[in-house]
Amino acid sequence: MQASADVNRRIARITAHLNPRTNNLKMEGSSNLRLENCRAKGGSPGFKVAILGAAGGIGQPLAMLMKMNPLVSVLHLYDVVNTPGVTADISHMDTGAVVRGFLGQQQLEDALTGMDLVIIPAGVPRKPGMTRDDLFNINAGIVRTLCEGISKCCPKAIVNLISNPVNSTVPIAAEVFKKAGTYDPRRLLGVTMLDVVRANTFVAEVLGLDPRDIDVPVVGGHAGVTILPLLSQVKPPCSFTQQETEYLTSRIQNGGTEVVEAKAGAGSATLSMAYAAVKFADACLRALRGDAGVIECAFVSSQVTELPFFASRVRLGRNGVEEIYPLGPLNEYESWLGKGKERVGWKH
Ligand SMILES: NC(=O)c1ccc[n+]([C@@H]2O[C@H](COP(=O)([O-])OP(=O)(O)OC[C@H]3O[C@@H](n4cnc5c(N)ncnc54)[C@H](O)[C@@H]3O)[C@@H](O)[C@H]2O)c1
Ligand SMILES: O=C(O)C[C@H](O)C(=O)O
Repeated sequence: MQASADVNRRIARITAHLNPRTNNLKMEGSSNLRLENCRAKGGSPGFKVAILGAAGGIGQPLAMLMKMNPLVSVLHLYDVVNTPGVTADISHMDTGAVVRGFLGQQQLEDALTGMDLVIIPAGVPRKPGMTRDDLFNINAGIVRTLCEGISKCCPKAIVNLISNPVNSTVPIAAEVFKKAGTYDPRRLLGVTMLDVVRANTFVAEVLGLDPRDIDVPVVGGHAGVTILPLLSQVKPPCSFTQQETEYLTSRIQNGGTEVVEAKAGAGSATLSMAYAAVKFADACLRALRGDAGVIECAFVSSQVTELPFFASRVRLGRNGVEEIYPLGPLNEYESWLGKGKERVGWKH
């Protein structure tokens, strides 16, 4: 008993002067031993990643998967609610990244300072009957505030923007960065990886193959008919009947709505989105590390078409987007889709 009281007194002396905002390690029946008094040196070498909206439906599994990523040394979890609980929970995982939580706008700058990659799944999701555009008013304001913070605290960070409507939030983020004088189009990427993930899955089902062996480029945007899967360019090369092509195109374009309706008011895709976001973030981190040949689809500032932003295959490097690939040869059906189904009829 006496020995334990001595230990408690010593720990109380050590901790008395410390910053109350830093992490505590709670010890049963005693005062706190703070993290900076432990022998830990602050994690493995790697990249510093912030997730904004980390307590949400996407944010939580995304945080868990990023904590498992060996390229991440520091993981900052920011939200306007519930980050203490999510951070405490995730920080117990025995992987290399050091996890810190940040709650509310007064901690946004601390969350962002020094980050290499910022992933943004903050914002409201759809309910049945809504389009992604219906989210615009709320999510545009959220994205604007977060991007103002990025401009101020980590203007060189690569930004992975998930919040919908991606077709509009990415241009909004660009305007915020331009206004702040920090815009670098190579560093702003709208995340359309879920369209690719879905396309790989559905194509594999039709062909009876393993989805991990399939690569479908999906270009255009991230809403309904703007999602253009290029089934003529699937790797490995394969062919589809017209019926298969129409089924796959429709299923890929409506994958988000399929999940929204199945969740019946409880939100939109979260788990598959977290998986897709981590797949994309991992590609960005490998490119930041200097790996060659990292190629993914993303919604970026573009001159591939007359549209200022467009999703296509891009090569990632140390500065973000290093090269944007042309669309390649489209077949008749894909050209028709690209012109907008309403304007030109498809002949069967
Ligand atoms: N790009 C894609 O492919 C894709 C896929 C799925 C969902 N989404 C979009 O991602 C967004 C998030 O979806 P979700 O299911 O995680 O929603 P959610 O409501 O479960 O979580 C959103 C989180 O954002 C937080 N948030 C709200 N305002 C904030 C602010 N100002 N700063 C920081 N955090 C804030 C909320 O507190 C919440 O924790 C939605 O807009 C959704 O449409 C995009
Ligand atoms: O469909 C949604 O609203 C969410 C997301 O954009 C998706 O594609 O699942």
